[in-house]
Amino acid sequence: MSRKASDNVEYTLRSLSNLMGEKRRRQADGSAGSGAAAGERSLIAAESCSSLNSAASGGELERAARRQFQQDETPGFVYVVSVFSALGGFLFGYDTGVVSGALLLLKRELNLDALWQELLVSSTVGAAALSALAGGVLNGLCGRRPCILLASGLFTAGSGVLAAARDKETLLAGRVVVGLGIGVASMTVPVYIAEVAPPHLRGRLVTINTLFITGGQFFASVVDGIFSYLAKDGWRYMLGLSAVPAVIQFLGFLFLPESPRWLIQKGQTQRARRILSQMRGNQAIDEEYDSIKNNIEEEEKEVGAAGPVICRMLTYPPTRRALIVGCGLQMFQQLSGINTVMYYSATILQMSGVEDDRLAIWLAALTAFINFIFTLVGVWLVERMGRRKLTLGSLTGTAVALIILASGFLLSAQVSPRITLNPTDPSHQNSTCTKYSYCNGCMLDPDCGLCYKLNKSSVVESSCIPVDKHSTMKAAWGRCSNESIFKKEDLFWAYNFCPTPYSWTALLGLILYLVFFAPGMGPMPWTVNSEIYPLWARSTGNACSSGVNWVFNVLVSLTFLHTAEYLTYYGAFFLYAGFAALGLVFIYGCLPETKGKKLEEIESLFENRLCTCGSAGAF
Ligand SMILES: O[C@H]1[C@H](O)[C@@H](O)[C@H](O)[C@@H](O)[C@H]1O
Repeated sequence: MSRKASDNVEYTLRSLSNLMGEKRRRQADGSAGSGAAAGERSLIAAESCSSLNSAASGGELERAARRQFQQDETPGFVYVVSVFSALGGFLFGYDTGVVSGALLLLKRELNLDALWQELLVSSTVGAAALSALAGGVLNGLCGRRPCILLASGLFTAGSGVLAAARDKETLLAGRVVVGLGIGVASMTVPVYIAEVAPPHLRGRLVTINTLFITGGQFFASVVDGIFSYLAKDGWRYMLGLSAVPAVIQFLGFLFLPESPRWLIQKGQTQRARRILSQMRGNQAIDEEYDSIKNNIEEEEKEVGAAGPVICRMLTYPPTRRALIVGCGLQMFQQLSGINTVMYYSATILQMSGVEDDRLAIWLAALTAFINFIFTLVGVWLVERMGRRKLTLGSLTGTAVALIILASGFLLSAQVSPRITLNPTDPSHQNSTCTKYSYCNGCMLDPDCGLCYKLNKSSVVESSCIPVDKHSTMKAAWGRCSNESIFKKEDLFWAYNFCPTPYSWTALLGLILYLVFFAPGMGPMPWTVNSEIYPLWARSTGNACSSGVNWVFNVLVSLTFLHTAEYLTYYGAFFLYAGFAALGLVFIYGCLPETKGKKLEEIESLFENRLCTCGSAGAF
């Protein structure tokens, strides 16, 4: 490096170092001092290393020093606060995921019919939809911290009730209480994290919440796997275990602070300043504090403070557009069929040749694991690619994967094996099953399954038989009604699928789906919603969009089996692919890039007409 270049570098580093010292001096709060000193120490270390590195250019060194400077500025406290809040995401994932395994045991022990099983699953999601909507008012009035405390209290109470339940009515009550907790947590946690995070880390930290959701779903499936071996009372552990993270979160939040932005809005400026400087360590907070405060005052002048927030949001064009984008993202997330793919994964994997019965539960764990790992990729990508490119890339891949998945089902339906045997029911009961001539009709009927043999890879001696009422793993009568015998005799039982040579296409589609969906379409709707509304509209905006997410979650999961019955499985997945394609057009036109922007700057991205908002992004 020439002498002049190295002088320049040294000068830059020194001025950065001075700047940090100056900022620290200006900072009234003493607690930030130690972090600043550490920051300065490492910067000076970076300085001496840098001047020794003669190969590197001045620009690179300057960037490295800035990076170092930035890293030192974010104290660990922000991460601690984010992880404690994201426990809410973990509980959301755990409690929505654990129920499928618990039901397998519950339906035998408490003799639950299909209606009660359906009630225990959808009551939670329905309650979540209602409480997410109500959570907006609570958030605005009481703040983020009391809402997180309330959610963890509800999770604890709900799991206690579930673990101790003696009858199905108590179980239903417990599931509703847990659902109320999920709704409040799902809308509060992303907002809270976005409000405490520094702009350059905001996307990553909020996305960690979705990582915790998928982590919770994965953990739930492992717990389901382990306790499924405990036929008596296994479900009590499955449902009760979520009390542990809930209590941890509750205790943690007794000591963690309120969002500084909410405090400024409520005029509690001294407290807000103290918390903000705790969150920013060695950084001067004056600029951020002033920008939040000015923004609140300007908003009040511009929009006025009268009338319900939702009416003000709808009549003020930038917030109306943000609301449409936020709700649209959440709607398309659910319309792309994530929860039906997760729900149907065990069958898709079985279709592809996995035959062991117990394996079904572990296969669901594998799917949840892929979802979790690829959400981690999203955490890594969000600050590199930005929200817009990541969402667009993810949804494109999701749509292609859905087409592959649907084609797998289509090909399988086209070569659906013929039914060659028509045995008569020994009890002479009338059943629709024996009327089908092809496996495809038999598999779409939830009461029937296919009993068959394999000759090389072709299906022979096949019959469509009613499924056993207590286990979908065997037939109600006939050759496939005793699992240990039919396995010895080389017979196979297919429930919900047809054995065909194209099953691997569906498996490929499933894996590709999760690989593409999890890093973008999974987390981005939550992340983007946490940042696109101005402070006065943030609670209400997130309440509405989370409500939309839960409502479409119920709609899609409840209608999936009927959709599959009317449109067949490939029809259903082609339909979701169609929704994903519509979502792509919507996101391309309407989603602006919010990466690296201060929360206070984001509103301006929605000042132009809706379908031109997207062009504010760099894509
Ligand atoms: O972002 C999450 C995540 O993708 C979950 O896996 C899914 O179950 C939820 O519905 C969704 O909101």
